[in-house]
Amino acid sequence: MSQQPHPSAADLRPDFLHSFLLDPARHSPDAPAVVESPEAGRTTVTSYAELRSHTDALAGALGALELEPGSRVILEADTSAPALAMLLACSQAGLTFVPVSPQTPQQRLETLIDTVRPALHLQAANGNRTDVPEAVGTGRFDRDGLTVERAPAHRPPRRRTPCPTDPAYIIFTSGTTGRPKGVVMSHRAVVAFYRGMLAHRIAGPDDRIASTSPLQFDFSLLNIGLALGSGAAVVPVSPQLVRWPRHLLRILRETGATQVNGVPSIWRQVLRHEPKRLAALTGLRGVLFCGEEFPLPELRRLQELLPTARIVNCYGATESMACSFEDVPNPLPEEVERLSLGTAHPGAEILLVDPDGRVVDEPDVVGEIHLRSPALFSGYWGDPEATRATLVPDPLCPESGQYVLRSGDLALRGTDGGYRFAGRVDSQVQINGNRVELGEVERRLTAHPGVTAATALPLPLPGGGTQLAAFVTLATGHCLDDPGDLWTFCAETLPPYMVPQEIRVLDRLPTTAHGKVDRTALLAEAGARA
Ligand SMILES: Nc1ncnc2c1ncn2[C@@H]1O[C@H](COS(=O)(=O)NC(=O)C[C@H](N)c2cccc(Br)c2)[C@@H](O)[C@H]1O
Repeated sequence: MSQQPHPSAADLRPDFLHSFLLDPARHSPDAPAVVESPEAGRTTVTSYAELRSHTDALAGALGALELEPGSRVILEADTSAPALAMLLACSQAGLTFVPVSPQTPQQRLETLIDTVRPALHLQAANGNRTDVPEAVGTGRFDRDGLTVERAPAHRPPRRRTPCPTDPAYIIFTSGTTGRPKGVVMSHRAVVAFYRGMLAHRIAGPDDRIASTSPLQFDFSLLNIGLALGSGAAVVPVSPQLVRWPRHLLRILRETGATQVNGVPSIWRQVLRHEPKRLAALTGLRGVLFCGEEFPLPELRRLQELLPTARIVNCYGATESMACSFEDVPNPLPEEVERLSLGTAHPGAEILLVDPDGRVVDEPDVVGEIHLRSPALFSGYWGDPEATRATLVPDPLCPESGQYVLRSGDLALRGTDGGYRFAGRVDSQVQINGNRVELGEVERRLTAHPGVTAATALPLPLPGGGTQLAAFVTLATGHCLDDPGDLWTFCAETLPPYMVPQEIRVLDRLPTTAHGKVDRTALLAEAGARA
């Protein structure tokens, strides 16, 4: 009797993004892959089989342009079924996609085009981008296919066979310092990350996962991989609608979303204005957040409203997509002050390294997170110097030629073995000669019963020197009789130089395009120039 071949032919296929994500289509062609509800009462479902046929048709149209494998394609769109098919089609056609949001300012788009020199700029059929530089081909796509408006310049294609080490995509980070950097992620790295993430069994085939991040933020690519890799459905939520609680909750209700993935700030307005409508979404059984720390008062409030939901804290940087997934105990015990990041996903390892380059082994000692992983980025596009500063020799065995990701994040390992985020290396600021960990000031402020979120910042003073300032949002119906209360509250536990000299109450904290607290905007708000 012939032995069944182990493993199956599908398992032996090379690890490309499109083959990994469309595999479930083989087992469940009729299952929903994308569920969209752009407006009230209208819900569109795209099955795996339809997604695969859209992808094949678009890949055929791209193939007809005879672009050299590895050519870059700017993909300007919000997450949608056509955009997902276009992204998979680029992968299938051996092209590297560069996702950008339709809200990207023209100047930034041109900088990005100048950097990656794309062959093609593609946008949704209803996209508003008009003046794309002449050197770049242009086109539009929708459910029915691709329309090329300006053919890409013909370059004699060098014979290149697509390999899993080729760049699948390039994501530009806002970059806390200076010029945005293009993070190059290979097919092999992305698929390795997806495998590590799926080992946590966060979703299953009957899940519908709401993705609330812009396509240009790799969090959206995590959501696509989590959904399609689990045979579940993606529920795209436009970044324009996320900020309106009633729109967000309507979409979740009408699509039957079972899980919502997003940065912590997407919950702020919902918790403040629509707690009852949120609690009524009894189908919601999962929340995954990443990108920054979730202020604990808000997290506790979310848990009160969704007492049975599984809440996952996902930590990581774009340079490895992410690296850890840890369930948050629901309810979160009162005494907890720092959330656990857990440990790296299967197949990866977090190391803590002290300023002298030694690996920290003892618990409760802070070190800089260095990540060993098969999901590391290939480098920053056209920036070997920044790459060398981030992909550094393995501190455990520099001779091995192995590189690890130097994250810029500080953490300590708890006695339970889980890592605790302890701020950024660059968030250790000097305030008049004293070293201040901004996260510690923020944690004290959010421990005040009336405060829901807080951000602390070094404020440059006009006459020179630096002042510690803090910006807080208050719980609904809570007003501070006297901001001095907060000052006194901080002074009870923090040394004088860590008590913010200035505390401002805001209705809402400004956020970046990715939904993170926008510190630059806060500095401007405080009238100081960064
Ligand atoms: N869960 C946390 N607790 C605390 N601090 C976090 C967490 N997740 C991040 N961060 C911070 O954000 C930095 C990174 O920023 S980033 O490069 O823009 N990428 C991101 O934020 C998103 C990140 N790529 C990501 C995370 C999860 C899934 C996917 Br898919 C992508 C990290 O270095 C951390 O400083």
